[in-house]
Amino acid sequence: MKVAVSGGGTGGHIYPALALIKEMKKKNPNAEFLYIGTENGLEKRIVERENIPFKAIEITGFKRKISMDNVKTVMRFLKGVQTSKRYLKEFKPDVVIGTGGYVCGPVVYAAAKMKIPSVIHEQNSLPGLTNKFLSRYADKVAICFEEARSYFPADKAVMTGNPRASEVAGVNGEKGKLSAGLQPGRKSVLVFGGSRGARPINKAILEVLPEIGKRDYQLLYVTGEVHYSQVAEEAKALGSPDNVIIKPFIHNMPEVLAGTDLIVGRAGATSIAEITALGLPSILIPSPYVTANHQEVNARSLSDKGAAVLMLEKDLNGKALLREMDKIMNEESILIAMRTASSEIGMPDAASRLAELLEEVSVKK
Ligand SMILES: CC(=O)N[C@H]1[C@@H](OP(=O)(O)OP(=O)(O)OC[C@H]2O[C@@H](n3ccc(=O)[nH]c3=O)[C@H](O)[C@@H]2O)O[C@H](CO)[C@@H](O)[C@@H]1O
Repeated sequence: MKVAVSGGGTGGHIYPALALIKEMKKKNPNAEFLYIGTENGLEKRIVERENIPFKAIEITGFKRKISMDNVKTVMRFLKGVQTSKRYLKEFKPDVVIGTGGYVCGPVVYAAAKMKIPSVIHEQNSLPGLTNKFLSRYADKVAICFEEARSYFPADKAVMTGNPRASEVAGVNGEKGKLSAGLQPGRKSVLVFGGSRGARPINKAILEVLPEIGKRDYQLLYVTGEVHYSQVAEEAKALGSPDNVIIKPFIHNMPEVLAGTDLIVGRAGATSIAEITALGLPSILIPSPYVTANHQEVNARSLSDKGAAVLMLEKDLNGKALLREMDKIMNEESILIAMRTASSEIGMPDAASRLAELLEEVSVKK
């Protein structure tokens, strides 16, 4: 089986693609993969670390306002379709999957035009522009939230969940703790603002850093690559406490998540799939800067069921965040209730569901 995969821009689109590849390789060690992404998204670096063949196309996203940039984007799209066709003609995949981000626009469109079976994977509760457009051409649309179903043709939407959920399920957390420099056997909170970090969350933590130093629990504070040096400097000036470890990015997130008792973060869909697959409690601060405020809808699907505490960015400050963290970390009954609610939402078998859908689609056409 040969599979061409495309998805990029941010980790939330890339890690599900990698988790799917891992699952398919496990089932069929002879399967071959080609990843098509952009040179400048996070995908190039992350995918190449995994030794998966990678080819790049040049593409940018649409601006919602009318502008000359959109004319350039259309030109790049058409050029991207031509380049994708060339890559697909050389690689001859049995099926193509797009996992979101604007890079998969030309790739999946080219596949459809070449009559190669194709699937798109929508991680979010509210779909992005690219996937809405592609759903007209792809054979199936894999979804992770029931809320997303109504945005796609009824005969194409299939609930699979997010394959990244399968990658974290059942992983050894103590190893993750040690790898991040955390003490084994001590409760820990992991703070991270999605794959790129979030300035408002970083700011809130810095506001209460010395206070956190007085807590029994420990904190792994992941700032995002671009924010790291600034945060590290400010933390140093505050006298960074011993129970706080600051990192720019975590590359072995499944292990680190598995060793965590509470997550504080954005409400990106892939993070949510991981958190619920592990049955972890969370405090979610949705990014208000995303299409149609989809992170808040993602977050509410957890907070409505008692699996997460929802904190809007407008209400975020260090004191309020620390109060919520303390409430959950200091009260075992709250931790247990949130864990149970979270694991009820999790879909740890998502990777095999999506892999099966790809096999079905590739055979049918
Ligand atoms: C600003 C923006 O457009 N965000 C979108 C993007 O978010 P973003 O890329 O931040 O997505 P998610 O939070 O869903 O996923 C982040 C992924 O990166 C991993 N990770 C994160 C930090 C780290 O240090 N190491 C690491 O490996 C996480 O474990 C997870 O697998 O894609 C998501 C999935 O479509 C959307 O829901 C988000 O709204």
